[in-house]
Amino acid sequence: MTTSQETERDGVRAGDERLEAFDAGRVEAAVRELLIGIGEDPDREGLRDTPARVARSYRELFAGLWTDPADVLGRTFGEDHDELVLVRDIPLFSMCEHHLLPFHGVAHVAYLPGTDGRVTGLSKLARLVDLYARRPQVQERLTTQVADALDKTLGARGVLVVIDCEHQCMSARGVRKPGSRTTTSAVRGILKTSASTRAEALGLIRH
Ligand SMILES: Nc1nc2c(ncn2[C@@H]2O[C@H](COP(=O)(O)OP(=O)(O)OP(=O)(O)O)[C@@H](O)[C@H]2O)c(=O)[nH]1
Ligand SMILES: [Zn+2]
Repeated sequence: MTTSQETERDGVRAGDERLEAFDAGRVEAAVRELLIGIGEDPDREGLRDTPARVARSYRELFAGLWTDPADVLGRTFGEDHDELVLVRDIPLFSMCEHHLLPFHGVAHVAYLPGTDGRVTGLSKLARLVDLYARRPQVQERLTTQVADALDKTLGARGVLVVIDCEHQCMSARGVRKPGSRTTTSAVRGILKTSASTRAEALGLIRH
């Protein structure tokens, strides 16, 4: 019998064919080339293990590519609560797909349970954010994907996702505006059609 630790790593089940998509050797070779390309010596002591370190790090940072939202939202339980559920200030780390530089900040995820009277575990909302954050991303798509998963996979009656991040591609390079933040939102179902329900959710997020 296998333990859950053996069968699951970074949310990806061993034996899952989606795991095969990650080619560590190829990532290592590319990082070695990259180091040569910037004029470095990949064989000097400090850089010798860097390609393997980056491959391990990318394996973790992009683990969301091999995970399905149904894996996260599959387990629900009956609860007599048909009103708003909000998890605020979920820290998130993602990678901008344009520059492969991090963006990080917080996500606020609110939903109204579906008519079947079932809710998901609170941690699953944070896991869902991680699942989509751990991919090459843009913030708008990340926000949309989290909202759509709750709308379609969980069958929520209403969804509101607000994400607020600082992008290192805007801080460390390029336009160089550290401290500037980007806010995106996605609204579905009742939270879209009912201004008062949406105002209640936004008020709780601001609280
Ligand atoms: N809409 C959106 N844009 C993003 C996101 N992350 C990075 N960007 C932007 O993607 C754009 C890429 O612009 P390009 O002109 O192709 O690349 P660039 O020459 O490196 O652009 P600069 O960053 O302006 O130097 C930049 O304006 C980034 O600020 C994101 O999550 N959403
Ligand atoms: Zn970027």
